[in-house]
Amino acid sequence: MLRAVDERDAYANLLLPGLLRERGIGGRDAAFATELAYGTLRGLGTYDEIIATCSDRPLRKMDPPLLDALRLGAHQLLRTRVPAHAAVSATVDLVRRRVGQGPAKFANAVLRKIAARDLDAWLDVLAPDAGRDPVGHLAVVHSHPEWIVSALRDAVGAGEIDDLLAADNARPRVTLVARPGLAEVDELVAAGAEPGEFSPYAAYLPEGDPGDIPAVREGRAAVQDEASQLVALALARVPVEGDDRAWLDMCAGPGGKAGLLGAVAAGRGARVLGADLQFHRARMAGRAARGPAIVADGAVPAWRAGAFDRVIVDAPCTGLGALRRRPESRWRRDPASVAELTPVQRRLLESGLDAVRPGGVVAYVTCSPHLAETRVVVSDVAEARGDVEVLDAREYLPEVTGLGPGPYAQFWPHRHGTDAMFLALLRRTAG
Ligand SMILES: C[S@@+](CC[C@H](N)C(=O)[O-])C[C@H]1O[C@@H](n2cnc3c(N)ncnc32)[C@H](O)[C@@H]1O
Repeated sequence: MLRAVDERDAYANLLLPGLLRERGIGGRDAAFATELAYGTLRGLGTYDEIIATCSDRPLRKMDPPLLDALRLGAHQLLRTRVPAHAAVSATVDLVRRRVGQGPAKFANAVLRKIAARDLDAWLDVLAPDAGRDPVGHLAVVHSHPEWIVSALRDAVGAGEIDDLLAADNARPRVTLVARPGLAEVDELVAAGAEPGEFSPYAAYLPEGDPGDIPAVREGRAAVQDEASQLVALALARVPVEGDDRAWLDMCAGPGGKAGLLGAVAAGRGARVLGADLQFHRARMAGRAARGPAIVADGAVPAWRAGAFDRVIVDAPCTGLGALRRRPESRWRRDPASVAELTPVQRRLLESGLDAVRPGGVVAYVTCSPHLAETRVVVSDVAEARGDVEVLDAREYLPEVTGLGPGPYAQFWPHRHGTDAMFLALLRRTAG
């Protein structure tokens, strides 16, 4: 998996389940393999610093499979309970088989040096001084690129950045949604889940494969982060006068929020139209929402202006709020991705406001807390138009505290155990 992520930009969370199945790895072995793979990818920034110190060769001159094996070995030595001799010999064997005899000797020497200290001792030696270079310090200690540390610190504040970065490195719990009218939380609890803390439709699955649960297999329930559930529910909770039957999910694929909104809408005699730029994503959204879905560029509307009563714009974003789930993504993005995405986000929000009738509501959502993708987009667009009332999104999430200063709602992994989803609720006024 490490090689696939490096060589062909594979997504770990999409690739790993197939690899485990193909090799017949299940149960505790699968959990261990997942922890090794994800942990190595998350910790890569820290491990590379340590490997560089223990090697007389610069990392960029190392054969990539050898470097990946060293990272995997470093992870076992520094963050797992695998005995040091086993971590070293398993890694050296791997290098011997996959890379060669000479590199195996080299790996043996590097790993023995790494094993000479525990992680805290290495961090004491290698991390820049926290007083002089706080961002550099956090970047090495929590294995995040410096630009992400800075962006997240701007969003969460200096007081909580340490906890947030630590939460990004913890394994996220598996959360299920019981789609209302189709499944009950009780049904998921009977299958081994525990009721969720915030969303009335959420349940946590402490172990086991969600695909083994009949309601999930049948699409009546699904895997969905609790904050994703709540931002969709908040949109459905805002009172709207008059007609309330036409809802639009403008960036619907693969259908997580559309699935929940579709179920809520069905209970009220309303319908959700799903739209996505990509065909297969639109199709998945239609299936999840049990309703119509079209392939469309949300910024070039395929619908009449003012045609909808509720619109959700779950905009494409950097995903900096979901780093727990996509262990490799922090190393793939760079600040240029923010600059590329924000104009698209603005256009989509503009278009969402055009698509909703006066009196209707738009939810603008990102799974990134980056200020440029969240507050700045919303306030720029709202200020430039004369027909937008910014609602206090927190009022529609009364079961959750700690959502920030408002009027937006910002979830956090370290506070809520969810992804760092951002929600703005905007009512279109007569203008
Ligand atoms: C954050 S994801 C949406 C996740 C989805 N709402 C869910 O809950 O499962 C963003 C989606 O926007 C789609 N997208 C990107 N640009 C778009 C555009 N201009 N118009 C419509 N969809 C777009 C992407 O294909 C992607 O599926």
